[in-house]
Amino acid sequence: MLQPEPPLISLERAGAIRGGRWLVRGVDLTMHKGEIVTLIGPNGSGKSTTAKIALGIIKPDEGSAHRKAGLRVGYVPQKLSVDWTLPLTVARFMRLTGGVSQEAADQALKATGISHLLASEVRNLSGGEFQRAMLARAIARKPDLLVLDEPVQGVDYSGEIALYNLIKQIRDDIGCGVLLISHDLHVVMAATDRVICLNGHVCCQGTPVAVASSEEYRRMFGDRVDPALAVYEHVHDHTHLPDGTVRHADGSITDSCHPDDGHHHGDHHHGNHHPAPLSGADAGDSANPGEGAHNAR
Ligand SMILES: Nc1ncnc2c1ncn2[C@@H]1O[C@H](COP(=O)(O)OP(=O)(O)OP(=O)(O)O)[C@@H](O)[C@H]1O
Repeated sequence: MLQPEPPLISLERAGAIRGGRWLVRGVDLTMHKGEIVTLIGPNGSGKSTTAKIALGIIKPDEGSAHRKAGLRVGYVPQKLSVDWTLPLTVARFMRLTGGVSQEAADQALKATGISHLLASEVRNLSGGEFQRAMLARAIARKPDLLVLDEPVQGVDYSGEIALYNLIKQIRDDIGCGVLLISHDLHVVMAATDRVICLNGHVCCQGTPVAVASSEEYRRMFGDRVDPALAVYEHVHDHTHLPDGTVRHADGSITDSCHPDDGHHHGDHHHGNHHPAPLSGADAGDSANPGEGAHNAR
């Protein structure tokens, strides 16, 4: 009998604490081959920390994090510590950390559409070209899991769509899982199977809906609606108050929204997966989780 494939990564109630402060807490995240998961949340909400826990760069201080044995990872961090004043061609950049054959590098550059930039200086690349070079370097290792921390930073709207299409194409070609981090709280890559909204914990999670099916966003995007983009509509059952406390659906107020505080029903994701209209009382929370109702603490 065929055994089911083990997940690529599996976090259970994972959390990390530094200097007495929980950077992120109670995160459950399981990813399989071919799946695309997008982490969203305001600045400082623990997206990068969660990705680092998943990658094994940060050891969880509570809960657990497991990776499939022999997992090959392609990681594109949010920031690179490279001295960009030094000359560095794309060709050299591809082979900086070793372990990548010339053939694999050439293939990756071709797949990302930047073969013609082989001799260019990395510091002279445009935002979109640079992100492609980062992607090329990550996929040259034929990863099982691609972790992309803000892959569309410094890229304009059409470049963003092109990059999302490219990431989907890479997933289709290699069959890898993709963990994507975005600070855009609403508009996500349409091919995303699951969106997880963090705010120091998993605030809500679910699937994105096509931009075209959301009146609100159609009005906002007008002609610019592209099938590569989708909308994630937040449904939170608790509110972060300005003083850092949390008001729960039952009206009670506690210091945190950690799952063990007894105010969450069922599993601790305390959001449902159904899209909600962006109107009424929910709209403030949904429209800008970075403020008021959804303050990062
Ligand atoms: N090693 C560390 N020691 C102490 N605090 C840290 C450490 N790493 C991250 N933090 C803090 O943890 C919080 C979460 O950081 P993280 O980078 O995970 O957030 P993020 O959601 O990815 O943010 P952004 O969108 O701004 O990149 C932040 O307040 C950050 O300052």
